[in-house]
Amino acid sequence: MLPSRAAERPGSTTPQQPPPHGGRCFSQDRWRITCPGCCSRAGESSTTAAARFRAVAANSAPGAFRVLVVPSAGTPFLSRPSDVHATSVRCRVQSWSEIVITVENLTKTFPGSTGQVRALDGVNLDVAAGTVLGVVGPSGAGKSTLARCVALLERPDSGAIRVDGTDLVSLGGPALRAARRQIGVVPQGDSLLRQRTAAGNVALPLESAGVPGPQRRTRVAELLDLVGLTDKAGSYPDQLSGGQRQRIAVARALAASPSVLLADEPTSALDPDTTGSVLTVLDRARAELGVTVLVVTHDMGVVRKICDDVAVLEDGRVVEHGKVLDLVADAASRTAASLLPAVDQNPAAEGAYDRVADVVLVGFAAVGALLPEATSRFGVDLNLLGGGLTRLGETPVARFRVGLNGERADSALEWIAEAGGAVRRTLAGPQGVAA
Ligand SMILES: Nc1ncnc2c1ncn2[C@@H]1O[C@H](COP(=O)(O)OP(=O)(O)OP(=O)(O)O)[C@@H](O)[C@H]1O
Repeated sequence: MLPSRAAERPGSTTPQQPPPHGGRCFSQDRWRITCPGCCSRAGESSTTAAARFRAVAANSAPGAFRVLVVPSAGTPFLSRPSDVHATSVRCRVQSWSEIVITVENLTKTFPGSTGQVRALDGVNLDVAAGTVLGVVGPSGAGKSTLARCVALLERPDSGAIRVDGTDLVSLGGPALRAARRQIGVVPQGDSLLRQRTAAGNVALPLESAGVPGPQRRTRVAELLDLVGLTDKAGSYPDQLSGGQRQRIAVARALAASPSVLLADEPTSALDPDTTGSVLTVLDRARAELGVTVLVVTHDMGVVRKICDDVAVLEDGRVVEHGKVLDLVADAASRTAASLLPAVDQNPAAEGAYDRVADVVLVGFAAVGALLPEATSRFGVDLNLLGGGLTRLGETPVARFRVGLNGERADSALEWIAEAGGAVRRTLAGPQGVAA
């Protein structure tokens, strides 16, 4: 149960860093540290608990507290970080407490027709618990090789891969087989056994692990329910659509209750509707089972819909890595360029303003009254010249090109930046207002 606001110390300032979670839930120094499992009330679903937390956060005084939702072993997550972020600019998930996958200085070369191909060239990556990381990049960048190395389906030439704190590279034999059970893999392409039913495919890893029949059947039923294909239990792969086959492949990868799920191009060759159903299943795996998901994809739509973090690979190197919602505010980010609404150039219209800037607004700021408030506070004439609103996961994100006239135009842009917007570029007038 969450402590009441009265338990928070009046007058103290919100610290920049949350206190450590330490496996329990509490309020301290205006941080509310909460696990979804233990903080829901008796009989309350996680969805209802999420709504209650959000309502409390939205109704609190500005700066009163922040919420950190942390993963709690064996319990479903309360909400996605973006849910909390979207509800209130005052209520932001700052970080996740556990790193599940650590990749350190990973290298991998393959023999090629004209010499060695360096598929991975010193890759470093951390993946936090309960997040979905999208690995993107051009063809041949090393995305699949990275995923295969993380599952130790491919041995790297050098470097370390730690999953749940265990260095996989140093393991062999039974220890490696046990560690691999922590990692579910959805391979690229069609990977189901044709002669087995959907249920039979999902049961395969459980049979290999020697799980007795009754438990196996219960688990298979749970997984088919998770992927929404209970009615297809007795169907053979040839009787399923491409998207249904992929959802069965996800269920099979989750059978042994892994902490990590790797999916290599799970939506390639699927139409947009079918893609959506597969992404929903990956999202449910994270939200309801607390699985950390690494998804290799060409499709920025996958990043847009389900990824918390993104890593961009190029020539075997990570050239960009971070939280999607942070990267969109970065003018130099190639992820931002792919995900934000485009702005058409219109020199004639822009020429009529003292200042022209691109403003990126995330969460509540994107749908709230930030820009109108800037207008009235600073007595400026502020007009939208282009851009628009989009959604990244559940979070609304806006990118607007704005034109401002008035003596206090620069102050208005600075205030927008301080109030939660990222003023990416001042396109006319003095340069350099940025957040
Ligand atoms: N088994 C292999 N033998 C030889 N070369 C390989 C092998 N696997 C990958 N490569 C090479 O390593 C590089 C990276 O390949 P990888 O499949 O990881 O890239 P990718 O980013 O996943 O590409 P795509 O998006 O096209 O699937 C490529 O140049 C590829 O040709």
